[in-house]
Amino acid sequence: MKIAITGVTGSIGTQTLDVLRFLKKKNFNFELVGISAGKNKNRLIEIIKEFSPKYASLEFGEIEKFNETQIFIGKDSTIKMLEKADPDFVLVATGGSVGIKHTLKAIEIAKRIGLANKESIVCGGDMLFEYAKKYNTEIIPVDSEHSALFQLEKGDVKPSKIIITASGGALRDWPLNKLNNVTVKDVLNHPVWSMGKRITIDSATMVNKGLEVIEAYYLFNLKKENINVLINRNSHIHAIIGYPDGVMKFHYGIPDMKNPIAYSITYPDRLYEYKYPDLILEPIIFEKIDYNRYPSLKLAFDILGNQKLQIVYNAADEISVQMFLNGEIRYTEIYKSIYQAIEYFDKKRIQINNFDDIISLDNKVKEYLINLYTL
Ligand SMILES: NC(=O)C1=CN([C@@H]2O[C@H](COP(=O)(O)OP(=O)(O)OC[C@H]3O[C@@H](n4cnc5c(N)ncnc54)[C@H](OP(=O)(O)O)[C@@H]3O)[C@@H](O)[C@H]2O)C=CC1
Ligand SMILES: CC(=O)[C@@H](O)[C@H](O)COP(=O)(O)O
Ligand SMILES: [Mn+2]
Repeated sequence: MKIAITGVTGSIGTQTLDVLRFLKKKNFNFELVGISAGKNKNRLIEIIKEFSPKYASLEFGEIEKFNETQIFIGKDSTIKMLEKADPDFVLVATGGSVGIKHTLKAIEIAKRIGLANKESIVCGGDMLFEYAKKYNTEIIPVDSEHSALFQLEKGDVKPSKIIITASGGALRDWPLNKLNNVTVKDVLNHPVWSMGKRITIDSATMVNKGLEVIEAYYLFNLKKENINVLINRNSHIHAIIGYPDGVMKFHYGIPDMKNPIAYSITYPDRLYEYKYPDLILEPIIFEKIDYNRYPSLKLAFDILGNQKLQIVYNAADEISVQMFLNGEIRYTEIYKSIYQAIEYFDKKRIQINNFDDIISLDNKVKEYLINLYTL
């Protein structure tokens, strides 16, 4: 199996390399033919040294040819790398809506993609799955809750209810009147997972869960009323599927992204190995969502199914999180910005007929919010 990884220098990319090291020891037959990065040149070189992929790419920065690896540089270099590498499987681990084009190219050239880039589903909606059908490419979700749902639904009737869980994020026990002054460091201190900065902040606001509700809606072709969210603080329950006969199936495991990553590569086999959780020390406890604390999640349910507003929701969050990380806005202004962008663009007559329209709207939303805060 020829494998390529986009966003190889990030959290998911790094864990994908861990999985490949493990699979290599299990004599799983693969070749890492292509890797892509954004701006982390030194990390990319380290990976090239260890794995000697035929092709690599770096979107931002300069890098010479390295050993036998041909390296593409600059705009759309990830796309060029994928075209040359011609992999059978692509793990799309790019962060942000910039990953949409990576997903589309991966769909065009590979037989299967492990899709971590949830933005592709949130913004692409049904268009993305129609595109995958046109190219006869399998999409296996890597997002932990959606991998869990994918694993649970196999071999059974259509679920009448799904539940995805949330940890509650780093600020889950902070008094609401203190949220206005939290620091970036406070928000990045996730109680369970070690992830990239944006998704960690999205976990605290529950924009991540909002994105995941949208992701589940399209991935599993669900009705809004059949999608539920509960807090499971230790993130040992990743998802639950309920059936009309009242039976519920739980996906329970130690929080570890290497499981969904490995599963997307080896499905239908399970080759990854890990220890069992301690059922005594790790009790199964759920809590309801407090929409006062997490208004972003309520907003996601309100726009669910409206592709234009889903694109706005994601883009507004992406740029607002960046502005929060830059110290330009407060934590509580992330939600306000998303809400304001949705209010503004909801009134605009914008048609989404193709993927270029998605990217164009994504850019417009980001420009709108940057102007709002800089002018
Ligand atoms: N981390 C996690 O546990 C989970 C992540 N996900 C999803 O997976 C995706 C990646 O998340 P995560 O790994 O946390 O993010 P990170 O921020 O850790 O990594 C993002 C990756 O994307 C690369 N990248 C950014 N911009 C570009 C670009 N223009 N061209 C090429 N590469 C680019 C970065 O490169 P560089 O660093 O070199 O700039 C980096 O390798 C997201 O969609 C996220 O929602 C889903 C579930 C869990
Ligand atoms: C590991 C993973 O899938 C992340 O999406 C995780 O779920 C984020 O934490 P929250 O569940 O708190 O959003
Ligand atoms: Mn998730």
